[in-house]
Amino acid sequence: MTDFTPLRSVLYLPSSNERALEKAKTIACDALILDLEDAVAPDAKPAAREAAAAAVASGDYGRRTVTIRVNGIGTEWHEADLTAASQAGPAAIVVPKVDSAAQVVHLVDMMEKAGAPDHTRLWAMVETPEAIFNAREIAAASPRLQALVLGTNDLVKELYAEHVPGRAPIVPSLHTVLLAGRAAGIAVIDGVYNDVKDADGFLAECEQGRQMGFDGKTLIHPGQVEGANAAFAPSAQAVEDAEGLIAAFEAGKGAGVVTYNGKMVENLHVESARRTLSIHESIRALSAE
Ligand SMILES: CC(C)(COP(=O)(O)OP(=O)(O)OC[C@H]1O[C@@H](n2cnc3c(N)ncnc32)[C@H](O)[C@@H]1OP(=O)(O)O)[C@@H](O)C(=O)NCCC(=O)NCCSC(=O)C[C@H](O)C(=O)O
Ligand SMILES: [Mg+2]
Repeated sequence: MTDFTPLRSVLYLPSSNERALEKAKTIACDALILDLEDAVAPDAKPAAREAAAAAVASGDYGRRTVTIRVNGIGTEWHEADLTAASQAGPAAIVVPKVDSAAQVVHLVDMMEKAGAPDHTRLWAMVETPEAIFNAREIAAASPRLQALVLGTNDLVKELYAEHVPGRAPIVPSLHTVLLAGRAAGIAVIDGVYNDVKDADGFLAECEQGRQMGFDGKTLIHPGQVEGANAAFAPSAQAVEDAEGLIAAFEAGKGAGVVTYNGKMVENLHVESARRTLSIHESIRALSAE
């Protein structure tokens, strides 16, 4: 067993949207991001801040990892958001447009001064060219940092790039953030897919994200949850292969290398297989709750 927390499906919702806050209690996503930033109009921000804190306090979201996304550093709402979110004590505070390790250290300091409980982690959004260049330092900046979250809309905007199938213009950035997150041993969550009516395009992007190594994907609509949950969970075939591979290696009784289904198996493959089984177990434990 493991303390691995599945983050296959991480659903944003505007904290100003009462209906969405209610609906989210019934959606089978692994995590929620109660947004105070882009999805909330300036006039609605103070009320949204209160609604997000009340949602966290309600305890109505069951096993879902509930987080709050505050407005960015330097905006007029940032400090009040960070203070309110720290006092509300969600599973994590998501901060957009984090550009440097120094900002991470400062954010953690502010969270602690505002009384954030130990269980409230920091998720840093990586969504600017500056952040991509600094991703390695950002990822390693604090033990409070639990995840890097891609902000692919902002990234595409900042690069003057375009959203295209396969995401060639931003693949180097995605890889850079993955490398940074893996080197620091923290989670890395892929960006959103904007076309909520394009199921095929969405599933293709989930598949690409899983193959690249992301832990899960941020989402904007309940209709995207099922696809992400399936894409970022080990398939039945993957679980069967992992079990078979481990059994074949153990049957080798200390041989450094064996074969399974005709393919070479060494200890590193066994480690990957054990990780697959551990993720599978965590997901199974979730569904049993
Ligand atoms: C995109 C939407 C505006 C579409 O909304 P709508 O037209 O209302 O969709 P539906 O009518 O199909 O909704 C069906 C029901 O589902 C509920 N709903 C919809 N979206 C959500 C949600 N995200 N969470 C919870 N519930 C949701 C509706 O209320 C309907 O319920 P019911 O009445 O019972 O039928 C909308 O989906 C939306 O607002 N999505 C989230 C947008 C958001 O949060 N954006 C900010 C994050 S994206 C971003 O900024 C990433 C990053 O920073 C970057 O740079 O990339
Ligand atoms: Mg963004």
